[in-house]
Amino acid sequence: MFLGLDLSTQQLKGVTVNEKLDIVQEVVVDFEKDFPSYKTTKGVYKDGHEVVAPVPMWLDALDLLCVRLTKVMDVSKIQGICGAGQQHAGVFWLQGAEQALGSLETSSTLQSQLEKYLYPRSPNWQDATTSRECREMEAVVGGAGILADITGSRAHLRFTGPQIKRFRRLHPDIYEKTERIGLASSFLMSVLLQREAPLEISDVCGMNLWDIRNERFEPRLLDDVAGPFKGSDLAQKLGPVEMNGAKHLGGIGSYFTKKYGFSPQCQILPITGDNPATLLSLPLRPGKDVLLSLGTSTTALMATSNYVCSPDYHMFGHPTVTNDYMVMLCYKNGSLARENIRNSINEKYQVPDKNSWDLFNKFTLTERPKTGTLPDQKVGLYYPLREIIPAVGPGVWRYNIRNSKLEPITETSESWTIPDDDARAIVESQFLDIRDRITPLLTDVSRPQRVYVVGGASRNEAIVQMISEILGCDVYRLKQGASNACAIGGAVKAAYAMNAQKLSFDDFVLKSWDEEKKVELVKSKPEKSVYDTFGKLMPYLEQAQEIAIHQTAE
Ligand SMILES: Nc1ncnc2c1ncn2[C@@H]1O[C@H](COP(=O)(O)OP(=O)(O)O)[C@@H](O)[C@H]1O
Ligand SMILES: O=C(CO)[C@@H](O)[C@H](O)COP(=O)(O)O
Repeated sequence: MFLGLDLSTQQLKGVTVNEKLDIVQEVVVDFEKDFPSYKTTKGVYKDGHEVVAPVPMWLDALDLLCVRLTKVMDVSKIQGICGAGQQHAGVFWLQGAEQALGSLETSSTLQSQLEKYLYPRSPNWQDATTSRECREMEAVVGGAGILADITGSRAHLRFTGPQIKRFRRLHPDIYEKTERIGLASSFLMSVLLQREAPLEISDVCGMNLWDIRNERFEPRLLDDVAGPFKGSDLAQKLGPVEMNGAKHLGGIGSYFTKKYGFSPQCQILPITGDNPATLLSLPLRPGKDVLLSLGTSTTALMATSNYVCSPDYHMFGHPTVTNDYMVMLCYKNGSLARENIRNSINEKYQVPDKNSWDLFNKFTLTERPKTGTLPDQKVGLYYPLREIIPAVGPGVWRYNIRNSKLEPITETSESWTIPDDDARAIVESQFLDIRDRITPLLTDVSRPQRVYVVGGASRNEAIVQMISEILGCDVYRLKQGASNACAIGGAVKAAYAMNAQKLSFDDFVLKSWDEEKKVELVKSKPEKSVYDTFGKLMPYLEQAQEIAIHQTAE
C-alpha cells in the first residue's frame, strides 16, 4: 500500500493506492471546518494584498489525518509515503528545529512540540505583496525574459524567492535566526522524517531561485534575496536539492510508528508540488494532452521534453523523468471567483442550499447564439484577486459586443442581468484565456487531443461542457478520486519509487493503466462550428483584457 498526501490551500488529503494503483482509501482534513479555532477563511488569512497560512494548523492537520487514517485502515501496511504541498509556500524553521524534530514525544502533539521552532505564518500563493522584490530580482539578471530562461518563470509575486526577500527585509532578526527555509512539500517530509529534509527537484522551480539547466541556485539571485546576509548563507538555509525523484529518503520517524502504528520500514519519498504531483496522476501524451486542475487555483498542465521558456508561463523540472519538464499556466481567480458569482445568484434567488451550483449551472448553459456571428454577445472579466496571467486586477469588467465593438455596460444597461449573466461570462472568459495561451504550446495539433479535468470543480457538468466547447476536444475525468488527483499522483509516485525504478515512470503508469476502469469520457468533442464561434469571441476578450491591464497597471 502507498500513501499520497496533499497539503493544499483548503485541506490536507491522504489517498492510498494498492500495487495495481487502484484507490483504496481517501481521507480528508478540511482546515476551515476541522479547525475553527484557527479562524482561517478557506485555509488562509487575508489582509489586503497579504495572504498567509498558519503553519501550526498544518501540524494539527497531520495529526488529525493520521488519526483518521488509522480509523479506516491498517497503516502498518503502508510501504511508502509521497505526495505534494501547495507550491511556493515558504516555511521558516527557527534555531533548534532539527533537534526538536529528532526528539518528538508521542505523549504530546506535533503542534505543541514544534510550534516554537517555526515562524507561524507561511506566505500563500494568493499573496500579492512582493511587486518591489519581483522588479528587483528581474533587474539583477537583466530582465523578465532572462529570469524566465534561468528559473523557468519570470518573477512572480507568489514565488518563494521574492517572498523570502520581503521576509528578510521586514523581519531581519527572525531571518537571521532561521535555520532552514523549506516549502510546504519539504515541511511535510521534514516532519515525517523527523529531520530537516531536502527540497525536491520540481517544487524547487517555484522559487525563482533555481537555475533549472545548470542544476544549482543562481548565485546572483541568492545574493539579491539575502541582501546583507549574503547568498552563501541563504544557500545553507535552503539546504540541498534532491535530484532523484525516486530517492528513498529514510524511514518514517518514531513519533508516527509509536503513536499511530506506521511500520518503521515505511519509506518517505521526495514530496513534490501540488501541480507536478497532479501531472503524475494521468498518462498524458506530451504536447497533445492537457490536464486542467480546477482546485482553488486553476492550472493547465502539460508534459514536454522541450525547454522553451517564456515570461507568459512556467516551466518546472519534471518530478520523475530526468530532463523532461512540466509546462504550467496558473490562474489565481479560479474556483473562488466562480464561487462569488454562485453566492450572489443563490442570494438573489434565495436558494436554501447556499452551496448549490444548480442555478449557476443553469445560467452558464443558458442558450445564446453559438454559431455564426455574435449578434448579442457578452465579455466579462472577473479578477477578485490580482491575476497572474494576464497581470490585471483586482476588478470586474463587463462589456456587450455591439457592431463589432466592446460597449461597457452601465448601471442602466438592461441587456446584462447581474449576477445571472455573470455565470456564463466568467466560465467563457476563464477557459477562452486558457485556449488562447495553450494552443501555441501544442505539438503537431491545433487543439488538445484530450483534456483531463481534475480538482473540486471538475465534478461540475456545466463547467465541463463549456470546457469541451471552448477548447474543442474530448474531456475526460478520473472515475474515482477526481477531486484528489494530486494526492493520487503522490501515491503513484510512492509506488513507482518503491517498486519500479527499472521502468520509466510513463511505462510504469501505462503498465497498470486500464482506460475503461480509470477514466470516463464526460463530454465529447463539439461540432467544429461551436469551437469556431468561441474563437470569434477571442479578439474581444483580448481587447477587454488590454483595457483592464492598462487600468490596473502597477
Ligand atoms: N460542484 C462544483 N462545482 C463547481 N465548483 C466546485 C464544485 N465542487 C467543488 N468546487 C470548487 O472546488 C474548490 C476546491 O477544490 P479542491 O481541488 O478540493 O481544492 P484544493 O485547491 O484545496 O485542492 C472549491 O473552492 C469549490 O469552489
Ligand atoms: O500557485 C500555484 C501554482 O503555481 C497554485 O496552484 C498552488 O500550487 C496551490 O494550488 P491549490 O491546490 O490550492 O489550487
